Amino acid sequence: MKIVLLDAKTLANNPLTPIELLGELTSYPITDGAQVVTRCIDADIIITNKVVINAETLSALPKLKLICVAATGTNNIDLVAAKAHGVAVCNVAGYSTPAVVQHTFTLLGNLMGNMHRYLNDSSNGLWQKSDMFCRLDHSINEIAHKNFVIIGYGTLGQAVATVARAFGANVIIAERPNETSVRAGRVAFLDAVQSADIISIHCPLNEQTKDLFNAHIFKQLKPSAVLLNTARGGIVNEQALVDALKQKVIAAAGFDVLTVEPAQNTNPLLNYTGDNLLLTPHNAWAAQESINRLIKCITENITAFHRGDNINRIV
Ligand SMILES: NC(=O)C1=CN([C@@H]2O[C@H](COP(=O)(O)OP(=O)(O)OC[C@H]3O[C@@H](n4cnc5c(N)ncnc54)[C@H](O)[C@@H]3O)[C@@H](O)[C@H]2O)C=CC1
Ligand SMILES: O=C(O)C(=O)CO
Repeated sequence: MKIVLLDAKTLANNPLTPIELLGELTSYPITDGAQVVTRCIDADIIITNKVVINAETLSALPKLKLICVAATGTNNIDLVAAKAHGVAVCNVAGYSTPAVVQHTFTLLGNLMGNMHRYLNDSSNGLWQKSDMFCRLDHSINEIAHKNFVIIGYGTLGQAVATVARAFGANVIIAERPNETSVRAGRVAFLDAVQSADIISIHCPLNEQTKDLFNAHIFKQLKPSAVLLNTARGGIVNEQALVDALKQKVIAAAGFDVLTVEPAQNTNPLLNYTGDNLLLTPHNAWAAQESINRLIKCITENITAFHRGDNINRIV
């Protein structure tokens, strides 16, 4: 069984021994789109974290049987084309939940407490200039009693909701946008976001969620709203977000993801200089514990596929 790992660097140089034991593993640190076909021409299995596998690539790889995505999100794979070519696709579900929850609340805690502004002020020597014991230059707000809206109530959405409830927030689960019927326990998308003090996005990027948060939706939000996106770039229109942050249409945002990654110099969020945006480089998932679980789960997925079992199968 020939296995090609296209972006081993995303596994942070961790030992791949369990995967090596499964077959003949060829591992590349990084692969660009133009190299995929040459590198995978003999592969039975491709492992990719973020390398794009599109329809054209799939039609050039007749031997390919399985794409094992080394991540939860599968938006880098043309799933329709994979199905048409009879190529199975699996992902890794739930491996990074504790890390993403921790990251989400780290972003949120910083924004609600204006921690980043206070840290900056302390570094710049403002505390020594104070005539009282503390500094109160920036507002500090609690998560407790805030309307905390979850977009995408799967593994991460549910785990974030649990912690939000522990903080005393009023958790509201948004129904999918454009749904005419609202499931029990959920609130229609527009009603949910209009009532939100905090919105945390945990849905996949797909045709329904692309540009879900756009200029029109930003206008519906409270001016005090805080938007968190640890899911995928592309769910939020980046120019619309910058306009909303600049014009104080919303209060603040904490993002771990961009529409194009790695980040490009032209990205509107990178060029935004306001301090009501916190941006991390898509590493919410990347705790060492997550990486250990990721490698274990990739191994289990491939073993199961070999046995004919469908675990974590998307296609
Ligand atoms: N920043 C990071 O490091 C990480 C980001 N992610 C992202 O988070 C996403 C969610 O991960 P999980 O919760 O583990 O996945 P999941 O599959 O357990 O949950 C996704 C949820 O979104 C819902 N959903 C699907 N389409 C929707 C739509 N149009 N509108 C609203 N909800 C919709 C699904 O029904 C499901 O409940 C992944 O797809 C991935 O893009 C995941 C792990 C790490
Ligand atoms: O698991 C995911 O979907 C991530 O974005 C991290 O690679």
